[in-house]
Amino acid sequence: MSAKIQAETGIDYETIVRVVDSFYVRVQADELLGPIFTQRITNWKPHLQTMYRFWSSVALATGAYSGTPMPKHMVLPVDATHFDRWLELFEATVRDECTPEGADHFLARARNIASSLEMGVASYNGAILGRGERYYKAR
Ligand code: HEM
Repeated sequence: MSAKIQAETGIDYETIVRVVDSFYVRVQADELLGPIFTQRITNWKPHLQTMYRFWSSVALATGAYSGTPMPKHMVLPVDATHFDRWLELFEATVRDECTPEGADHFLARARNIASSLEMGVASYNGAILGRGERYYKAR
């Protein structure tokens, strides 16, 4: 399975390490997202290692990750604006680091997961989203 995806997308473990490293450099420098991460992650090495495993599970179907991202994201002070920025930075990263097929492969998965995490954040905050509806915190 992993070999087939690798052949079709050009994504291998080295690509994943490049994508993750480059993405979190951008995240840390971002005005909107940076503070949310740096207030919660003091030691980046274990986080990056978790993220290599996560993306190798999600993008290459290796089963290397066995965690539960939902409870960690539900409680974050975020809404659709943050998820859009996250996806914007992720898209720029994968377009820089991958083949077009590889970038599309990463992005399709990231968009699905982002949407499900956004739904989790919404319901944690008492909002039930309809199909295609986004979660905006009252401002
Ligand atoms: C609004 C956008 C997002 C923010 C602000 C955010 C923030 C964070 C933070 C602060 C952590 C560390 C949590 C902790 O260790 O307590 C984390 C972990 C993680 N995030 Fe996100 N995240 C976002 C979106 C996403 C998306 C879209 C994905 C997947 C496509 C994702 C995947 C993960 C994973 C896998 C972990 C590690 C969970 C574990 O410890 O097993 N995040 N995120």
